[in-house]
Amino acid sequence: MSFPVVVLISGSGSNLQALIDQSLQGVLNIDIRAVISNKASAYGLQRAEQSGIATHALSHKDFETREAFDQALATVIDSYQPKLIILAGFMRILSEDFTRRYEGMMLNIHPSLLPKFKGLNTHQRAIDAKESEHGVSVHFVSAELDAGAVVLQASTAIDENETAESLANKVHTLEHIIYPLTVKWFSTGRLELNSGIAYLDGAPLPISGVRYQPELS
Ligand SMILES: Nc1nc2c(c(=O)[nH]1)N[C@@H](CN(C=O)c1ccc(C(=O)N[C@@H](CCC(=O)O)C(=O)O)cc1)CN2
Ligand SMILES: NCC(=O)N[C@@H]1O[C@H](COP(=O)([O-])[O-])[C@@H](O)[C@H]1O
Repeated sequence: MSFPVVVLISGSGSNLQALIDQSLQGVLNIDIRAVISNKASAYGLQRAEQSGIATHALSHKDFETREAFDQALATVIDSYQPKLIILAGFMRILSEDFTRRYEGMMLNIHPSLLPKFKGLNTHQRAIDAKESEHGVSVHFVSAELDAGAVVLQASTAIDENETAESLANKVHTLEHIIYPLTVKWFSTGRLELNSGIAYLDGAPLPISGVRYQPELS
């Protein structure tokens, strides 16, 4: 029995593609029931359609308030009865009611080593801050932005003459490894959130989660 999920996107959908590919390869036993985007132009919607996955474009611009958009989004999500909601480049801040509704069953991937560089434009900010390393974090979603329990992080060096584009490419490669792994942990019952703390195989994770190593499975 495969594990029902819904994926929320706003853009290219390369993380969605990694999940689709690993599902098709049998690495991930998930059923991606729908892909929902707040931007109709998101290429990720085409990726989903090419894989026969249901898609919805729900523009936040069509709603008076953030809460009204979130309520409409929740109605679409609930129609698929997912056990996990995966934010994969979803670029809308979600309301407190929405995050509480799905607490413990909603993951996000953020392009920084949280708690560093919450928010946007993380690659350039890390370069400007002369960081020696940068990376990506998968975390449970909480009402406070990019502050939910971190599950898994992966890092890369920031080289001399690094640009935001070159760094983003390195981070994307890491994302396509750690997001499917995190989804596998959740879909097989190894990962859960309890009172704001992430647990893997029953053990509480450190504040920065697990640091990815190739032998991790
Ligand atoms: N309540 C929460 N909502 C969201 C979280 C979260 O942790 N808690 N994670 C984000 C994802 N994200 C970074 O990982 C993020 C997405 C969007 C923004 C943002 O400033 N959005 C603006 C619009 C920006 C745009 O449209 O380009 C906004 O919503 O007004 C910051 C961080 C997903 N939501
Ligand atoms: N704050 C959220 C955020 O910036 N998320 C980032 O959006 C990109 C989506 O790429 P994709 O559409 O190719 O998966 C990813 O790099 C992800 O970390």
